[in-house]
Amino acid sequence: MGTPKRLRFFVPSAQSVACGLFLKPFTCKVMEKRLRIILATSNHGKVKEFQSWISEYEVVAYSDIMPSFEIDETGTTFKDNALIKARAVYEKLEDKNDIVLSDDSGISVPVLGGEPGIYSARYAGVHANAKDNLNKLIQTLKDKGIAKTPAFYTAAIALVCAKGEFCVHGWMHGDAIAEARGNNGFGYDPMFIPCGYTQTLGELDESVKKAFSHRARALELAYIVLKSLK
Ligand SMILES: O=c1nc[nH]c2c1ncn2[C@H]1C[C@H](O)[C@@H](COP(=O)(O)OP(=O)(O)OP(=O)(O)O)O1
Ligand SMILES: [Mg+2]
Repeated sequence: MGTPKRLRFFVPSAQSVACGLFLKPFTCKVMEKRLRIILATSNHGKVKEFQSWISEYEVVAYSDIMPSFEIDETGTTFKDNALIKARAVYEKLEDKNDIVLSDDSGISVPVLGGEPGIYSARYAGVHANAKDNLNKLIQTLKDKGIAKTPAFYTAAIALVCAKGEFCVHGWMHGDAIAEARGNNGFGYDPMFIPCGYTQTLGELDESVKKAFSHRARALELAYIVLKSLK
């Protein structure tokens, strides 16, 4: 065994101590300013998913920093509506260094001509709630004698910030069934069975959605954009 290496202790010189002290407040100042993501959504199910999935950034629902307001989703695509929502909230931001993230999403059933699609949130009427929409889609399938049929979710995530506007998409394929099973997730989840499973998203553990839902897939792409904004 060779002679033990002399342990060299770093004795800080006066300059490095001063420099360290000087940098410290500056460094921790820089450390403090984590990028903040403002969610341009009033959907609590989405807020819950985004806040539990995004860990590198501070994630705040826009209604926590300003009075919530009606945003008319007049677009003809998920992308249009996502950008409409993100722009509307970004315009009202005090701190333009924040990044606004919105999500426009929905379920599409090809046998119904792609319904409800971008109208998923108001499928049962402009004042419909999630339960009304779910029950209407179940009833529509029942009226056509359909127990199970292919369907897919689409999520368009828009990012609007000082450096520009971005939009990414994610999809999740599976089957819509003419009944509701389970209470996990939100919206149409109790009637949606993802490919490769026999249970609905209402019955499956929420980690399944985190692994490969339309929103999770779109978020993976949104991360690439967010990293480029740092
Ligand atoms: O993972 C999902 N699991 C189940 N249902 C889902 C999902 N993702 C979207 N959906 C349904 C809910 C709503 O009926 C519509 C979204 O409509 P969409 O306009 O994007 O959201 P929203 O009006 O509920 O809130 P907001 O516009 O403030 O984001 O599709
Ligand atoms: Mg909406």
